[in-house]
Amino acid sequence: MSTSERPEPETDAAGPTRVGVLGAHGRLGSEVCRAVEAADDLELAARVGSGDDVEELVRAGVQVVVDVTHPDVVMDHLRFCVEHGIHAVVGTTGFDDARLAQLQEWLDASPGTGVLVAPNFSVGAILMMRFAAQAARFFESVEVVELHHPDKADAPSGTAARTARLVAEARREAGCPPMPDATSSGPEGARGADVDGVRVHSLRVRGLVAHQEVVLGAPGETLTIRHDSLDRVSFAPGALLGVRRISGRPGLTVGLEELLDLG
Ligand SMILES: NC(=O)C1=CN([C@@H]2O[C@H](COP(=O)(O)OP(=O)(O)OC[C@H]3O[C@@H](n4cnc5c(N)ncnc54)[C@H](O)[C@@H]3O)[C@@H](O)[C@H]2O)C=CC1
Ligand SMILES: O=C(O)C1=N[C@H](C(=O)O)C[C@H](O)C1
Repeated sequence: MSTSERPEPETDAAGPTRVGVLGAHGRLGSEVCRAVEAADDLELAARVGSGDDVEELVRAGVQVVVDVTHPDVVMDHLRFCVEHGIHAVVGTTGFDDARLAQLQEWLDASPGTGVLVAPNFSVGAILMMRFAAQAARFFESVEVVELHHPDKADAPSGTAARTARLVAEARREAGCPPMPDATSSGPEGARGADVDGVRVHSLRVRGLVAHQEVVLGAPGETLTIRHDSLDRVSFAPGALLGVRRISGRPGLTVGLEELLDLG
């Protein structure tokens, strides 16, 4: 084959993927913007902040959006993106089954568009959730303690809520009995929130970033699985993985683990 017959590498022919960041000036958004700017195969085509017009995404020819805004606004953004055939990687938390069902409905009407909803982009956190779900059936008790900075809008964290659901699902599948708890009095909230039958405790403390412990107990032993995001740089590789893969995954994907080869 002569040089002139060789096909151009795909990235050169297609050019870099045009990325728009919603929530670009926030704590996570600015980290995502930095990571996109540093990647040769991606171009930061739009930084959208509060009060900016989302139509900017269309004007800028954005192909993939990263939404890292607020639970109150994320659904409006996603409806707009899906209607315009823009793929989305969603780091914003606050998703429940009703929201996911709504999103699925919009996606059904826009074949070819992909949305990834990932409550945590850090690989360590994904593994923590996986290990907790694996361990859950071997212990009588499982509780989740999440610890975050006090500027966080939602509690429990999206990661903690997902961990609790994964633990609950694993225990149901294994036929585990309800967890022991003799508490019969005390102020409301003392035992944390009940997420799918699993207790979740939320701490908001200045100086922290994002941390979680899953504490499992059986007679005579405990196992604690802990993850710490010490810096928001921990979220960047997972967010970029989502950006690079989502156009090849039409429909709804929940959890970054779907893009990792976890076996
Ligand atoms: N999936 C993950 O790995 C992670 C998810 N998060 C989640 O990401 C979200 C954002 O977290 P932070 O960056 O800490 O919050 P933040 O408050 O620092 O940033 C949010 C940004 O969104 C902007 N914003 C609000 N409404 C907007 C709108 N309509 N259009 C465009 N921008 C808008 C705000 O002005 C702010 O700059 C939260 O839901 C948080 O739980 C945070 C860290 C990691
Ligand atoms: O708001 C944050 O900071 C974080 N939010 C996500 C969550 O709610 O799980 C991910 C991580 O914990 C940081």
